[in-house]
Amino acid sequence: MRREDTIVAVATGSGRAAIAVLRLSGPATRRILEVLAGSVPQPRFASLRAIYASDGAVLDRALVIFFSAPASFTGEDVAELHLHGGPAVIAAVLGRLLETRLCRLAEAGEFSRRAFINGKLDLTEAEGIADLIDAETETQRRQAMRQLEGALSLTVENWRERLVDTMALVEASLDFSDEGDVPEGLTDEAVSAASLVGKEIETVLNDGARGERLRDGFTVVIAGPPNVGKSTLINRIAGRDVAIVSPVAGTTRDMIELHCDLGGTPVVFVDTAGLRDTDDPVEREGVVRARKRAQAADLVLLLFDNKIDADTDGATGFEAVAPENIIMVRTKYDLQPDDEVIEGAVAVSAKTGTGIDILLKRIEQQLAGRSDSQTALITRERHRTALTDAARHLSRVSAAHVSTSPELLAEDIRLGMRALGRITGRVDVEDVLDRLFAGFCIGK
Ligand SMILES: Nc1nc2c(c(=O)[nH]1)N(C=O)[C@@H](CNc1ccc(C(=O)N[C@@H](CCC(=O)O)C(=O)O)cc1)CN2
Ligand SMILES: Nc1nc2c(ncn2[C@@H]2O[C@H](COP(=O)(O)OP(=O)(O)OP(=O)(O)O)[C@@H](O)[C@H]2O)c(=O)[nH]1
Ligand SMILES: [Mg+2]
Repeated sequence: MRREDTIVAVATGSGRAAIAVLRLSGPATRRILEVLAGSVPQPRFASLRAIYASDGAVLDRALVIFFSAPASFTGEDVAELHLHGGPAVIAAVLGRLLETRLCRLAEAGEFSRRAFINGKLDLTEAEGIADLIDAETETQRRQAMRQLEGALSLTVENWRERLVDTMALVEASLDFSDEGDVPEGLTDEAVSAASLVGKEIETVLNDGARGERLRDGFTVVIAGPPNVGKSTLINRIAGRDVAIVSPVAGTTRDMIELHCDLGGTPVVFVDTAGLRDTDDPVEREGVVRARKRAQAADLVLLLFDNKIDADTDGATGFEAVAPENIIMVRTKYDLQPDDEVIEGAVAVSAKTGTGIDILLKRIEQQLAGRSDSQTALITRERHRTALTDAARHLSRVSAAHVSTSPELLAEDIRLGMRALGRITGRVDVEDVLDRLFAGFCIGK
């Protein structure tokens, strides 16, 4: 990475708004402010400045804030130009900035990457920022905020420090053993301290993947035979036309996703192709995908529009889905309101709206049991992989034959520490940086 570069990006959203913020970071920031805004404002105070074109014309009258290194988000000199939010204003000022050749456009995540490199954030805190920006529900926001405040990194640091202390004990006994006199007590103490850390890691790992689930959202697949009203139901839940509805069986082929907030729980509803045997190759592919998606879902809404459906082919292909993850939904209830509804099923009419609230409540309750609206420490696969590694090395510690091989004991503890260090970015950083920061939005 070219760290001497000064970077610029639009930090605010893409829709039209009253104000748009351009953010600059890097060594040329002061020079750029002198050129565009006349001089460098007093650090950390908002000043109203004209922003000048090369011919001296005023491009905008903006609030300018300067942050002097290292007291800034990135740790470098940073400036913010709070412009009027019109697209032509943004384009003109951005054009002017690039024209000076003193800066270039930032890459995705480059501001946060610099903050990490300059020690302003560790990796889990950077991930917390990314998740906070992506958070769509209150529970997701809470989890991201906890991460940003260091919930995981403090826990991991505590484990790592305890292992460092343990290493000191092991090293001491290695020294003693050179002198042909191993004090048993020291290594016993080391083994039990390291195993205790291992056990604590295992407890954190044993969270039912709650954190990842909450971050990604729960998938609720709407499945069932053709024409039962799957697409009509997703439209009703969305409150708008997201899927095509028609009286022709086999209308939906591609899956349609709808992101929703059910009482703080993030849910992705998926409308799928009606399940049936068919000669149409496109529809058949749709059916294959629908089954696959349903099998991987957190919850399946299995729709049927009369009793015969429910008793016969409705549930075929769902053997792999645990029964508690299926909600039977009797559709088109407005047509036959006098029908007896099979036990456990929810009766709805997507046309009139009857029963929809009850269905949504039922979904929320089923998922709430799993998300617990309890946020978790592990929010990404990356964390889980590293912690699993650490726990594996530490589980060997307890089994190690202390008296015969204190060197192996030391090695297992060292590997455990190393795995923990990967989480915060203390070690093995380069390989994760590109992947991690590429997932950020431009301007972050
Ligand atoms: N206008 C604006 N709002 C924003 C941000 C921003 O960059 N600009 N943020 C961007 O993410 C968030 C706030 N995060 C920030 C984090 C650190 C510093 C900062 O200047 N840190 C210095 C000084 C700390 C202090 O004085 O307490 C430092 O860490 O040394 C600024 C913003 C959300 N709101
Ligand atoms: N009366 C009534 N008609 C409905 C209801 N829901 C759906 N329909 C009708 O049933 C037909 C099929 O609806 P869709 O939503 O397209 O059914 P689908 O399950 O998505 O069908 P495929 O995509 O072909 O699998 C349409 O003509 C809808 O207007 C309902 O609650 N009441
Ligand atoms: Mg459909």
